[in-house]
Amino acid sequence: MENTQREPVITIRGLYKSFGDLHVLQGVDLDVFKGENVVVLGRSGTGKSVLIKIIAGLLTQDKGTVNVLGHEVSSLNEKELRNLRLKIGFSFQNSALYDSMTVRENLEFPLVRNVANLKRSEINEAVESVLDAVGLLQTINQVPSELSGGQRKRIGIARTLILKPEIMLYDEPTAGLDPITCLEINQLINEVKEKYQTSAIIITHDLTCAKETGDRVAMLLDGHFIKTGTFEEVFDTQEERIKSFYDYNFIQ
Ligand SMILES: Nc1ncnc2c1ncn2[C@@H]1O[C@H](COP(=O)(O)OP(=O)(O)OP(=O)(O)O)[C@@H](O)[C@H]1O
Repeated sequence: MENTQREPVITIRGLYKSFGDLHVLQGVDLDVFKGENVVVLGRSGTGKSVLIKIIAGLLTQDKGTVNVLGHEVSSLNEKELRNLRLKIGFSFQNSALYDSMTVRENLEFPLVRNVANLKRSEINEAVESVLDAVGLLQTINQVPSELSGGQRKRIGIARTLILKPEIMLYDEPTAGLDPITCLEINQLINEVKEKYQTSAIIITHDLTCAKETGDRVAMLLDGHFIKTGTFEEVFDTQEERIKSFYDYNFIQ
């Protein structure tokens, strides 16, 4: 199906963001359609995290429009923004788990905080269901310090899934993990898409992750996307900056 016929979930046009003299985003355009994983690639400091923070309403742009699930993010009031954020699962680089809480308590936390009047049995069922989805039911009574980096990453993803988000934002999902664990996380990202029918932006400089998880890949450079397409379309190029990114980043 042509993109023009598909339902957009994120539409970004002419996005600019600077911090003082540092011009980070300089005319970013991006579409994410329902049910697709879009990988945002770019070197360190190119503004990938800034971009997804603007999408989630954690930062405000200087110029341009960001429409998420039919809402112009910068024009939402606090309550509307909170409601929109419930539909966005933000998987942070550091997994952002509470060290003093068990896995069960970490997963219950967003649920109890955001959904009123849940019965204990419903909470248990929701926690067990997302843990099962990430393959870690056996860790339910452990604390984060007892888990490996890959397991913590999975629990972080489970914690975002518990609110059944429509959009997932993955910030460097494979950073700091060994190659086998990276492959498992890539697989999990694809499983999440199938099972929870999510659309996603995945920011990474891991090209294996981009190849495995991205329906489309968008290359961020000098403040805007210089090329967007399938992994093969983006890297089948003579453009020197894209070729050198590939040569320095492709591991296998
Ligand atoms: N709140 C802020 N205040 C000032 N500067 C910021 C702020 N947030 C980000 N920046 C700067 O904007 C630039 C882009 O940051 P960003 O975190 O988006 O990079 P990135 O592409 O995600 O890099 P990495 O791959 O290293 O995470 C960096 O130079 C960063 O220092």
